[in-house]
Amino acid sequence: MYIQLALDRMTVDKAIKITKEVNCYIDWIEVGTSLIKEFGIKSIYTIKNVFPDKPLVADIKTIDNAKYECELCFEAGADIITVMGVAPLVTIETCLNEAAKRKRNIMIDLLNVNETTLRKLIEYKDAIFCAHLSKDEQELSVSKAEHSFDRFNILEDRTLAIAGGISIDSIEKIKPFNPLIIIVGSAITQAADKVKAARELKQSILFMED
Ligand SMILES: O=C([C@H](O)CO)[C@H](O)[C@H](O)COP(=O)(O)O
Repeated sequence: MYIQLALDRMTVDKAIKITKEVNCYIDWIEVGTSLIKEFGIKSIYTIKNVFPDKPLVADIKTIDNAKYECELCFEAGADIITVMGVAPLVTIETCLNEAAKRKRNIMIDLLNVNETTLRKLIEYKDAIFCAHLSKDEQELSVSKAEHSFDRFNILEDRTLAIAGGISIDSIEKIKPFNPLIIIVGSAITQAADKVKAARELKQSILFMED
């Protein structure tokens, strides 16, 4: 199981500083939506240049204008871009094609996707699927303890990522879904001791996989 470090709601310099500190405990880097919105596509380019060997996910959350947004992100150095599962299928297929042309990949964010759509999306066998509890739901409505990823069971033979308030306390709960990637933002980036938080998370994953 890989840890994708989500870098959100901070400056690019701070994102680089935190990533350097926890680099040995994380596997993939996510340039968060908030960084892309606040600092632009340049944030992808800058971060990829500092960490050229780590897979970089640009969390652009494309919902339209797929070719243009894919070109921007892939040319800036992204290995994977995110597209919203609620987008028109033509948008998702364009992202898949743009990624395939460059031997890169896409992550389909399943935020607010209903079961009918989910069943259509499953056909995209090469994509990574991200079961996601949104920031707004985490902070304003749904309790993390009550939130269930059960409806994503039908994705069992697809590559799965899980995101949204993931911390060391979530590991047991998400283990049955066997995700390839867990996306962790604030549990590391907002921790008083970020290195300790990242180390403990990595150790608990390694322990679980033993
Ligand atoms: O995708 C994200 C969210 O929508 C904000 O853009 C975050 O990267 C994701 O939720 C991980 O962050 P945490 O929830 O802080 O772990």
